[in-house]
Amino acid sequence: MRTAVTARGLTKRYGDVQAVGGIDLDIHVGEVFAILGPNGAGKSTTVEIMEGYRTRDAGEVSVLGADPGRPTREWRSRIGVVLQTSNDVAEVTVRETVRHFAGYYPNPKDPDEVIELVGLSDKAGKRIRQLSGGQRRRVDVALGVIGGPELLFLDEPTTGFDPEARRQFWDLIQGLAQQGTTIVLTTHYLDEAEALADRVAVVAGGLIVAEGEPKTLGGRATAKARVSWSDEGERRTLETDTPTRTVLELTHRFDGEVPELTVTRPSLEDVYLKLIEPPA
Ligand SMILES: Nc1ncnc2c1ncn2[C@@H]1O[C@H](COP(=O)(O)OP(=O)(O)OP(=O)(O)O)[C@@H](O)[C@H]1O
Repeated sequence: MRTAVTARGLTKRYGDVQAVGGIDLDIHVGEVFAILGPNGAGKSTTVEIMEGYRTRDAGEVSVLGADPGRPTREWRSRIGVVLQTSNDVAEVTVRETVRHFAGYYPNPKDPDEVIELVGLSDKAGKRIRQLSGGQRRRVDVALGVIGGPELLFLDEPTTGFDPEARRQFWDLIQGLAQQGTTIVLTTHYLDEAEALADRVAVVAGGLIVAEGEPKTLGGRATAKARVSWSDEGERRTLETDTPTRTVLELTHRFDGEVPELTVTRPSLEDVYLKLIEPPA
């Protein structure tokens, strides 16, 4: 499997703060890789080092076969970046902005197609100042993909989106991934990671504390199931490896319908919250 990003022992300190404490990562070509973690965990620092926007103190990093510590123009043109902060070219229109940015790349995509892709065709003639927060964020995404990047970094891309816009954005990302773009995503939305990512890494205190597919992370798939029901107005809960048998027994006990029955396994959020708990 070819790798788009490799990091070994990646380290960064700001004064007394160890922001990144020795991170190892392999991100494969064509995958959607999500980096999760609480505020201050070191996600942005890690990603900005990969993007060539921050220097590292120690460790080895290779991004599309080159050291991002020594970025070249040609290398930059193969990477798309959507940062946390929104651009503020407020007085120009969406179309003008996207066309302008297309001019920075050797083989840009068609600006009107990209505007269509991010769902802004009906706003193409509007000044950016006139757009809502979520619409501006779509402009950021358009600018991130206009160069036709092989590797796209998205830093909290859907913050401020309404639920419908978030779903549309997920479709957009899935479409780019299907076309072969490698995507590195940081997000605080666990449903977003679950919907989009092939693999996730959970970062806490500058270290990776877990890595894997969303559905198996932290032993999720093999965790005990929680069977819960109502018994004479009181909520009962049982953790079990054999939920089917438990439900069958309950069915007999209640002679049919079990009141308010639910059977659940730990959600990605349950597992995530456990993983980032500080040691006791
Ligand atoms: N330029 C800087 N100077 C000093 N300290 C910094 C700087 N940038 C980040 N830090 C510190 O490094 C640590 C990691 O920050 P980073 O921005 O990488 O976290 P993050 O996981 O991206 O957080 P968030 O989810 O809030 O974006 C934090 O303690 C932060 O205060």
